[in-house]
Amino acid sequence: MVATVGAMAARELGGEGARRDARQAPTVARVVAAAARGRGSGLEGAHGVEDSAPNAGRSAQEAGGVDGSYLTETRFDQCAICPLSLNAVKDAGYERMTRVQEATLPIILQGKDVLAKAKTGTGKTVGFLLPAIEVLSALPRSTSINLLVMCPTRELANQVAAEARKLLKYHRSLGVQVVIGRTRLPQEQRSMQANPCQILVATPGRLKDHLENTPGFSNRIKGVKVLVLDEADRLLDMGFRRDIEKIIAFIPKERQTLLFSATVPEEVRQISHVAMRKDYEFVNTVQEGDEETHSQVNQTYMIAPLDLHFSILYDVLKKHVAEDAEYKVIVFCTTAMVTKLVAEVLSQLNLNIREIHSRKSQSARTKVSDEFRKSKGLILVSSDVSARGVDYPDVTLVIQVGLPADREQYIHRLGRTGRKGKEGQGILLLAPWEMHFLSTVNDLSISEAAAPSVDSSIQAVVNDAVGRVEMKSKESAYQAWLGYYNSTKTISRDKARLVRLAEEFSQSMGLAVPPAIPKLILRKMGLINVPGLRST
Ligand SMILES: Nc1ncnc2c1ncn2[C@@H]1O[C@H](COP(=O)(O)OP(=O)(O)OP(=O)(O)O)[C@@H](O)[C@H]1O
Repeated sequence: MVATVGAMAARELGGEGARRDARQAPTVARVVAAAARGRGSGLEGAHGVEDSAPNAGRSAQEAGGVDGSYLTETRFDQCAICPLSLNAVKDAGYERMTRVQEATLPIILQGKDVLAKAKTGTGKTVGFLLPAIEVLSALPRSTSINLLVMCPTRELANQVAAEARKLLKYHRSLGVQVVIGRTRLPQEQRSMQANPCQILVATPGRLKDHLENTPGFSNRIKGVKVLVLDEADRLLDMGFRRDIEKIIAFIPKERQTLLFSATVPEEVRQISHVAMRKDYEFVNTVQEGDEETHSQVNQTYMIAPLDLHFSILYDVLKKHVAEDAEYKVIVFCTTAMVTKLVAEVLSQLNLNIREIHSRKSQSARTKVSDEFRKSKGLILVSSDVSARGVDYPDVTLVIQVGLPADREQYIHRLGRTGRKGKEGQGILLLAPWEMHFLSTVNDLSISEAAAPSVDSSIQAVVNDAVGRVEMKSKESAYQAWLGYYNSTKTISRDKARLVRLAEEFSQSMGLAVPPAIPKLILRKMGLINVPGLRST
């Protein structure tokens, strides 16, 4: 079955890599499951993963989410995993496999490279960790790094390491370590020396630092047997690609590589050879004709001029807080400094706000992230550091203010709600001149909602709050805003228009005259001498 599916798909892809779609993959898992139970071929019935029939008769949530498709019928104890892992899986409270886990486990255990696409919040982390740990547990004990997991953000790296620790509970001979930026390098070096672990979870920049500066590290990494790129499309895009290529050059070619993400644009398929062998398997659990987002998440967009955005945001949040005592909201903003500004304005409005972005110290980021994970009744204002992978349970609403970087980022941000089959809500708030973004998501179930009409009393309260925010925050936000939209092709083409729009943004912060920007920065942005921009 595996060979047949692989060969068929290899033809379809011109030999570039085999593909399994939602219908085929679980059948393979059932073969393994049935074999483990010692019963026949396991092909009878062969429901595809789109088959929600197995869940009939149970409550939707119990059956694996409101859309009934989050968990499969296959239990972990039906799979070919060792008792140590199985006990840890049980302790973690996992009984049945998610679709992506069911689909990828047998293929990874066969030693194949895998590119897996599965919707947000459907257990991809266990999907790659569990079989990778199986591979490691069969190796002789060593002080080399045998499993390297790369993640695009520090929060995600910490979270993946936490999941790995759960699964390693009974594997006394295996350990996990994290190397991420912003913590002290010597501290990480000492801890790796004192306790060399077989599993390393890392962000690309810091891993490169260790390769260049930590004695013996490049030797330890030569032991890598399994490489995982979590959020693979992000790690292979231009922001990280060079670092990833450099890192891969240090790792043995003889290894297994696993690429996982909720979004796998065609370009990623094209460049996956950077990391994977040619005969990799593409496992896509998003069935044909289905959307990449969850049907149980209600998605809307609102269009309103920039000068109303703070008031609309306040109005939407106030209503949501009043309606849902267990509210837990993430507000995504375009840049770190715009995030800071929005958090300050909303704090002035007495909402229960936390703020997270790259300009915060790592200890502050970790503290806020841990708090938000555990709490309810909180609003997290965030830059894209929380866009991908971060698993905050029970987020009730995701609001995206301004243009998302691209379609993929929109999907990942939205994916912070509606995890594990739960319900959720997403709102995208755009200015009229940002509407072109909608054409990139028009295949998703996103519909227009009327922006709430803002009465003069709300407007006055919001203006007052904006007025109390420090000038420094507004200056930094203006500069960051200009930089962000200047890097957005559709908007930066016409510099005069960009400057006009930036002025609108500055007015929305209550400024009569846009702040001046240091010449050096304007030069870096390619905006020196552009009329309408003031410099210092
Ligand atoms: N088989 C399972 N049964 C129940 N819960 C599970 C199972 N596997 C994973 N989970 C839980 O599901 C949640 C989502 O998992 P995870 O963060 O790995 O999703 P993801 O698919 O990687 O999402 P994203 O695309 O946002 O990165 C986590 O809280 C995880 O502990």
